[in-house]
Amino acid sequence: MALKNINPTKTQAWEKLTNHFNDNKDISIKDLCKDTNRKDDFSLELGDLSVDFSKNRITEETLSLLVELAKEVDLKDAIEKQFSGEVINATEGREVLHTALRSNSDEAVLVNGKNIKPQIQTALRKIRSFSNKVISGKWKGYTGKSITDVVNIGIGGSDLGPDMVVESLQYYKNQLTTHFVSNVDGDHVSEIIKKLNPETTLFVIVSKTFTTQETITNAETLKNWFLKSATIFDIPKHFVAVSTNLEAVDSFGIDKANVFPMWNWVGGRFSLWSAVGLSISLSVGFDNYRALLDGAEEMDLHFRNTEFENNIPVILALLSIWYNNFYNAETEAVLPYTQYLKKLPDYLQQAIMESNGKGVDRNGDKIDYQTGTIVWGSTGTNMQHAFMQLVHQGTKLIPADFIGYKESLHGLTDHHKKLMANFYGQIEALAFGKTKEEVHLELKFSGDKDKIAQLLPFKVFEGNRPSNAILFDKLTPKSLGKLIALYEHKIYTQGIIWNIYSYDQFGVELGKELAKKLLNKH
Ligand SMILES: O=P(O)(O)OC[C@H]1O[C@](O)(CO)[C@@H](O)[C@@H]1O
Repeated sequence: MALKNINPTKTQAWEKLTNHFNDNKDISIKDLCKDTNRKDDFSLELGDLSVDFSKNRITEETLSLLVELAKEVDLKDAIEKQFSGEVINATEGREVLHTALRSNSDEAVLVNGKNIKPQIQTALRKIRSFSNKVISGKWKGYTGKSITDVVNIGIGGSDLGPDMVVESLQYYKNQLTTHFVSNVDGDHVSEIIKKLNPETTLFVIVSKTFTTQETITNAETLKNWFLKSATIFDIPKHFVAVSTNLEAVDSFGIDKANVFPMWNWVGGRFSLWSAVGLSISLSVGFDNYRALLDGAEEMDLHFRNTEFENNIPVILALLSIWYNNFYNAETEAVLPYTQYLKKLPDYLQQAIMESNGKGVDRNGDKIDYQTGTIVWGSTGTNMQHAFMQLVHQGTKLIPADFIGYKESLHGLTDHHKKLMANFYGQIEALAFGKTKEEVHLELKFSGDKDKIAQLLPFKVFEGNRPSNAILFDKLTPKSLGKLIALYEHKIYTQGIIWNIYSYDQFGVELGKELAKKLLNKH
């Protein structure tokens, strides 16, 4: 059965939310936070994760109306349809089953009447055995040497996910050096080639379709470079592929035994949980890779089974809709307070903007309300010295997710204390600002009255800028899996409420076609 087709703006909840918004336009986060129970009332926990969303322009009533909206569009039904393998990606005629990839349960998930769980297990065993061989040095290159470098060749979902996770889990990395080539710009591949030795490099070509121009161009360039020192008979020792297109993989010259499966029921930007994550497993070992999947599964179970009032991805999705559709906030910032997550904003840009950047509804009609948010961000504290001026005092409303960790990985407690003081300091500054009176009091001590009057307006912080504090105990493969899955489910929840299809991406096609035409002309 297809997903329901309900225009959110025609629901009763939307009307109530509009009235509620008009009645509460002047709501102040500072005033709301005077309630000493607010933090408890507006926080949720899931094991090592806590989400404090008390510093938002919401009351209990806002929340219950937003939840009413989720119920009225029958989000529950949509969640069940996704998990149970219905064809919810209707425009491409596909199931959407990245959740099955990380499931440890015996529950069968049927695609065309066939349980897909056994093939997932087979693929995982293949990833494990291959990773173990490469990491242990048993897998030898064409001159008998062990592998030292892994090059992931892919783009979009076949690059951003693995690249972000490998970067984020650097602390858990083994001796292999992992590189990512994505851009068709030859400078990218050239700089990577400089670092490689053909005798000890493993190339992982990741392309669901195996037709993507950038990936195939980079793969051919790397193969030609490899063949300057080796022969075609050496290719099986150095090239493996992850793809659904077995024919194209074969004609590239890759041994059948070296092909890892991909499936049509996994979308590119949700594919790091499949063999697309092979370079993650190679980089941090299979056990850590499995832990990443387990963390995601914990979030899946929470998302599927928890009532909306206490459902973390649902609440974050609803808050985002509140600002996007009622406050007209166009962008959202993602601000991880760990250098390890520096690639998270880039990854989320594809996940969120390729999914929810849609202008027609599930009926095919042009939409007259706002959908996908613009996502951007960077790591704290660096960004405090870059773009945060605009977030604090600019003219735009930019809801922000602060992501932090209670414990530092390297045990540099002095650094961590300072880092987290900044984390909370920023949240507080955004929410509560600094009043004229406070500034005045501060300047009073400088003694110069003219100077006080002159500087006052520039030093005032209006505050009332919303943010969420997403806090984990520690950055581990498991907690990272949980965080990524949290955003995945937030994306789907928003897509359902906006009545769009989140799992296709026709918008990237036109430019590709035109580039091809132009290429053929010259
Ligand atoms: O894995 P493939 O088929 O090379 O596609 C790469 C990427 O291209 C897109 O289709 C469009 O950018 C993404 O959705 C996908 O992740």
